[in-house]
Amino acid sequence: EADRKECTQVTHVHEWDPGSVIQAIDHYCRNKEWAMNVGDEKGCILDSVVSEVNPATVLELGTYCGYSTVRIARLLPPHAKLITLEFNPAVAAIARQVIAWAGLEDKVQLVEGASGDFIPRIKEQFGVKTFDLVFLDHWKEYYLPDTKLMEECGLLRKGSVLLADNVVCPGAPDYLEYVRSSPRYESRYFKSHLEYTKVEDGLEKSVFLG
Ligand SMILES: CCNc1ncnc2c1ncn2[C@@H]1O[C@H](/C=C/CNC(=O)c2cc(-c3ccc(F)cc3)cc(O)c2O)[C@@H](O)[C@H]1O
Ligand SMILES: [Mg+2]
Repeated sequence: EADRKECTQVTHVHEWDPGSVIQAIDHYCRNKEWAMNVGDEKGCILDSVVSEVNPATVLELGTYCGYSTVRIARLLPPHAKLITLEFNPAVAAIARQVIAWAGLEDKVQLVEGASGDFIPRIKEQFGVKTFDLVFLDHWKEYYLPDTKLMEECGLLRKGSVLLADNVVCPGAPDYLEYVRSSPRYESRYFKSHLEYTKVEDGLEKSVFLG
């Protein structure tokens, strides 16, 4: 189980390595302008789940500026692949720069488009059979339809892990109800706080049982 050990990061800001990119974004969003990155507190839980799963294939829904993309990709084993979907081209362009600054381009495939259009095409277009880990952080009302779509497209296998951000704030009630009541998932809530605030939020980790 992903434990909640204190996640301390010592990074050297003198070079653009993933840690310094993460630190720079967190510093800016905490002190200058709030933004909807998963952030450092929930980010540590994300880190522990990624490390525990040690995935060869990862799907991220909702790249935004690439903060969580960098957090995940920096922990991936060699040859592991992260596909991240983002349908806003302006935002995708920013994410590409952030991923490049972190030096993680060769681990990340950023695809511009909507999840609903791409999920059915991932198998044949990207040669991925199933995903070991899926990070859901896009529009909250799409968590459930996209999860059902991934099931239907055979993108989940016994043991695939879904990790969903914001299950409390803004909330994804229909998704939570589904993964917590379905016999096909083993679900667990990791209590935390909304990025850069004291408001409660958390991540739901759901293991697909096949
Ligand atoms: C159409 C669904 N498919 C999609 N396919 C691909 N990309 C998608 C999709 N949806 C949205 N996106 C992209 O993902 C990003 C959207 C993320 C939505 N996230 C939130 O709304 C969110 C919102 C909050 C929040 C919390 C409290 C507040 F007071 C205000 C905001 C906190 C978070 O951590 C969040 O993740 C954007 O870049 C958008 O262009
Ligand atoms: Mg989020």
